[in-house]
Amino acid sequence: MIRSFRKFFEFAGRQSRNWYLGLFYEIIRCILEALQFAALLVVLDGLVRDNITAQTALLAFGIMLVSVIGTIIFWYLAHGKEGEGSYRMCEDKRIQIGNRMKYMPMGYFNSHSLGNLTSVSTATMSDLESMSFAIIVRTLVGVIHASIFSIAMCYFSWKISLIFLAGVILFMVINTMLLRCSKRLSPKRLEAQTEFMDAVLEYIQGMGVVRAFHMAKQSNTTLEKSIDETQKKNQLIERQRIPYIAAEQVVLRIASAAAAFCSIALFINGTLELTYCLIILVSAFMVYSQLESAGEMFFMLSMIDASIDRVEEINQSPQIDIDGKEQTPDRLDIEMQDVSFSYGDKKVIDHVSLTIPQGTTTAIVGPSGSGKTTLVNLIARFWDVDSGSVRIGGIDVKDYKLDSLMKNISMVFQNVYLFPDTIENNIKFGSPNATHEDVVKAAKAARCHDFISALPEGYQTVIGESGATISGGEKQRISIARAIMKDAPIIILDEATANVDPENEAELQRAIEALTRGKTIIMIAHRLKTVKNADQIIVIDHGKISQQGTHDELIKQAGIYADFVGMREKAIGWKIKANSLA
Ligand SMILES: Nc1ncnc2c1ncn2[C@@H]1O[C@H](COP(=O)(O)OP(=O)(O)OP(=O)(O)O)[C@@H](O)[C@H]1O
Repeated sequence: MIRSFRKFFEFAGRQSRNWYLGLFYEIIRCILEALQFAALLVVLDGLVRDNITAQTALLAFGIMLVSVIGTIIFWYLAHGKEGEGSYRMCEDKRIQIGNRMKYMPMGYFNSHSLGNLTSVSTATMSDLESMSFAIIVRTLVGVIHASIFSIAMCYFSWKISLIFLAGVILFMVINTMLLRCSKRLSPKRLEAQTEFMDAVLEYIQGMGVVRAFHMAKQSNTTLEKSIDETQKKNQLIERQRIPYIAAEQVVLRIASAAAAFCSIALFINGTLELTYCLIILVSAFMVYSQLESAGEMFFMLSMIDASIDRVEEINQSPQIDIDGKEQTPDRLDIEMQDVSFSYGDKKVIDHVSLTIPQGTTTAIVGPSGSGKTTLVNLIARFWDVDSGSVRIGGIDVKDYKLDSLMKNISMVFQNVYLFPDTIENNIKFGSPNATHEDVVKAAKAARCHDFISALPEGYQTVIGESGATISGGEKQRISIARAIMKDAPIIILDEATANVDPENEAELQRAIEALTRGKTIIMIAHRLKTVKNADQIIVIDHGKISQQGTHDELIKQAGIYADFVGMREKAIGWKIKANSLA
């Protein structure tokens, strides 16, 4: 238990100050509450000795008043500090997790479920936010309160004091057993929470496919199974803890009854004054009041413990930006030397070497799954190479600070993600200091100004989740405007013309031209025209460079490139035919 408390205060970091203060106020509150017994003692003593006066009554009333007002004030102060400590701690931790995620290697997201990250930063943090302090303080206060009371009983009778202390000790023994049991179960409960979160995310993300294939019933089953699993684990935990809690209650009640009985016996045999006997009788069932209410919470300590482990696991995850420095190379030529890379055991890039001189256009072509996206992602250090090196301006990408590397690179993906924020904020995402005029200029260059202006809220239109309220081609152009705004010297482009209608395609091409003018371009290319005009073409097959050169050089060789050109020309032929038919 002490280990859990220490762990918790360490986890709270700079907020632990608020918590220590809150705990201090709670202890004062308990002492002030105990003053009610002093008032009772004064009254009972007066009654027993039959000399109760207005002065005695006034004294008892005064003590009671101080006790009640003091209790309320310190309750208020303690809760203020609890709230401040909890919410600020979780704010700090959430920011820490967010910052940590920015610098995690992408492999982390491959090996850890999205549900885990989501449930840690939402459900787990909410649990910590809402109950951690209450549980820690209540349990500590419960133990301190009962111990102080038990020891204070020495004033009346050491034998009674020993009975009360025995109750506290027995309670703690049962509680240690309960903690041991819940320590086994808490991680399981959190696991169930993660699985549930995964199932919900999967359910929402796959909704379109589910509907398209009339599989609503079948897809429901995964979610329902997960809900059922969570419910079962929660029930199991409840079932396991109830006997312990019942045993705790029994122990405390027996100790209280024993103390009451013993005080009567001591009074009868003349070793305890009547006043003391009465005060023990009155207080026998109040000594453990705080401990009893804390009893239910002790069990939750292991939940907090397990929740802290989960948050710390993310906060201890490897960081990609450990040795990087701010770098400003004179030139920005890109070089890959003998690069190999695997996703787990699966080798995807196999001893690739290439050079991309500054200011040139390189088209990367190859069959689906050959490793094109992975190759360009290695340049932007989304992943670290297993062997070999990637250099920009002669400096290994690992020697750049991540921010300093990404300052030089803009990426336009096929699957565009727009934040659920205004269009303006989405465009200036990488350049927060840009003015509205800068945003409009970039939007005009990316050919999206007209459709943005036609929206009722214009640039202030808030994009629906994942950009759902605008078309795919429009999303693409907004992402190009974002890249134009960033104005990085290297552009990595996953050419996304395949699934865009012809009208949008022409606009998109103009946007891409505006973005790439005068830059170093690495393009996963699908359009024959772009590929033909590239300064060099790299053909990737099974993670290796199978061909490399200009269009004129490669077209003469038999191989993937000639097949690619043949296929594209045929596709254009089909288009012309279709047009002429129309
Ligand atoms: N995050 C990942 N984790 C594990 N394997 C991956 C991951 N991303 C890609 N792969 C695998 O690596 C291989 C190369 O994928 P990559 O996306 O680089 O190919 P590609 O040539 O760009 O394909 P496409 O043209 O279809 O987009 C594929 O077999 C793919 O399944």
